[in-house]
Amino acid sequence: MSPVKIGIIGGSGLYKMEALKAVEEIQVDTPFGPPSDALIQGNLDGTPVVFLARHNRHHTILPTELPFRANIYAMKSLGVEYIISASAVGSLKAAAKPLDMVIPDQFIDRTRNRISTFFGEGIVAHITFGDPVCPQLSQIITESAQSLQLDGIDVHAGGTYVCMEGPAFSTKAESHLYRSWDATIIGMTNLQEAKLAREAEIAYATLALVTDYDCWHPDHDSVTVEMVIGNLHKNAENAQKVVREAVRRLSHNPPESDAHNALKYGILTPLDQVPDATKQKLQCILAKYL
Ligand SMILES: CSC[C@H]1O[C@H](OP(=O)(O)O)[C@H](O)[C@@H]1O
Ligand SMILES: Nc1ncnc2[nH]cnc12
Repeated sequence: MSPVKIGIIGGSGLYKMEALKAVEEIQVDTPFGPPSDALIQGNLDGTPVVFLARHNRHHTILPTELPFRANIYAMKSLGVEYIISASAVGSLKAAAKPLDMVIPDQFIDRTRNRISTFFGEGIVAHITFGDPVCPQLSQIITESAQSLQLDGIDVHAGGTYVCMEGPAFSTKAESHLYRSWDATIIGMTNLQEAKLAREAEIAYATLALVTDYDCWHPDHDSVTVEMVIGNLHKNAENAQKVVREAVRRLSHNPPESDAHNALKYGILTPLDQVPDATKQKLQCILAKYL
């Protein structure tokens, strides 16, 4: 099998890709501990991909507890160059209604104390993050979603994803605050993934699937797990269709992405000053520069 270049991270509701063939479960060990679950390697309509259930296939891991570094490192170690993330989100705009899809192009970080870098321990690096997702991969996802013309579902290209700590949902004051910031959607997981993927020189983009109007909307009840779950099943079906189409397009025409050279000017520490143990630990991320 040729090296896997496309990774899929499935969020709440998307615990497996039904169409994945010839699957092999890979238990990857990383210097950052085990990933959320075994990585499922297989092929989607002939294209090799690797799938990971973000919260574990049994949904056992809180957003705060997610092993973000292990998840991205594991993908990198399998040769992944593009990650498509599928995520459940609340909507902060009337126009993005439940079951709609949003392909965000910005993030606001409202998490606390989450580790969102591979660096430290003798190596300093700073990546550019002004455009936190890969525009080319986002465009492929957007066009894939649009091409399916799913009944009653609007596809919103661009938008700002607020990443909150959770697990409790927002207060109304917070929800209104994020709306005053012109944010589009809210979730609990994608910001750290996007940063770490960039550090690992993996192009990353998100397909966000709206489950609720959070708690700001005067005509809708505040978000509950019951409400989210009510829409998750439909969203998971739609997400699989979009991801499948995106993988097809990506495999025919894998785009150049700035993310693939994100560390070119990012590492400040002369590599001969980096402790061997750190070089060893980050081997699969630094390999091209060592
Ligand atoms: C089940 S509602 C809250 C939960 O769903 C989203 O997860 P994911 O991004 O993995 O789909 C949200 O970020 C929260 O973690
Ligand atoms: N309203 C919401 N807030 C945060 N994460 C969510 N995931 C789904 N709906 C959400």
